[in-house]
Amino acid sequence: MSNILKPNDSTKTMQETNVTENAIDTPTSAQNEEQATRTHAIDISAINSSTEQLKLENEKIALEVKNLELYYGEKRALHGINMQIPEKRVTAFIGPSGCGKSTLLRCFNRMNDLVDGCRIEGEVLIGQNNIYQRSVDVADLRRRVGMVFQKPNPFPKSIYENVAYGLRIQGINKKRLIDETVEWALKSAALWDEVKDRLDDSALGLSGGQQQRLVIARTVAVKPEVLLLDEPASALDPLSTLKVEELIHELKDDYTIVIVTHNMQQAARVSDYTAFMYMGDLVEFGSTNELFTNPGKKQTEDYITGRYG
Ligand SMILES: Nc1ncnc2c1ncn2[C@@H]1O[C@H](COP(=O)(O)OP(=O)(O)OP(=O)(O)O)[C@@H](O)[C@H]1O
Repeated sequence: MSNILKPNDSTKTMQETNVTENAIDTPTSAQNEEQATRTHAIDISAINSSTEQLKLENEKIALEVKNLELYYGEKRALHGINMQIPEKRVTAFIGPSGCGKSTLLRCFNRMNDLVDGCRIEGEVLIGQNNIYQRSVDVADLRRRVGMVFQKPNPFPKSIYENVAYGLRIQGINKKRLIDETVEWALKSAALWDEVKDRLDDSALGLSGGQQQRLVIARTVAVKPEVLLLDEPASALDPLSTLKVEELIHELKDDYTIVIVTHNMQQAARVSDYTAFMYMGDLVEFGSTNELFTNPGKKQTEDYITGRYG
């Protein structure tokens, strides 16, 4: 398949990138049918051109999925997934509603264990260890593989105590160490300047975007290896979305990040690798640049050109 569209120069900063959703559904150049069938549903100038050279075989692997099947009762929601998640990169899961993106993400820290009737076959390896082995300490796994959900969920406690929480349940009590970690985590989440003078105020008084960055601070405070983000910006306004996306960009130097997003434009903006899923199958996985500009499968091309989903 030839390149369907070449990315423009994407040396743009994220601020220059249009974050509104309007561009996603309205291909401006789709004035005749021939053009419309070849036009992306997204503005591909947003794709980070640095992903052009990325190859999975050159990456260190943080997490490996082998023959993963997941059933909710009788219903098979994941069909033999095999993939490798590269270390200190951002990997996005895209695909139509119900295709299994969140289900797959939740497999990475065993969140599906909490769902009645859920059964899993296959393996998820971190290093050489299958996280589904009986001997695995699930609380420790969830510290190493942190998760942020769609709706910000701060605890009804102070801003400070939200971030300190994970340290306290690990038995860390030294005030100085907690103070330093709270400051470091809030700085990592690009929230420190906005809250440093009101750390004792309730977290519930923060805006939605600030709450989501607080939850990210709470998650990074315990120094996870992997950050799972399940549509972290979908409940946020465009400015807060931009801040969270910039934060993802900053955090990937230190963390392996996997993000589920409904928003292809967002996947193109923030990720290095993209996985396209459809009805429980992993259809295609590759560098974001390659997947959006030169997809290997017709199903992927149909999805990214807006023909379904
Ligand atoms: N707790 C559950 N019990 C039963 N079925 C579930 C459960 N969670 C998800 N499913 C089903 O599994 C399939 C995959 O759902 P999942 O939420 O992973 O998809 P998704 O791609 O993340 O969707 P969306 O983009 O709408 O969030 C769907 O058919 C869904 O109805």
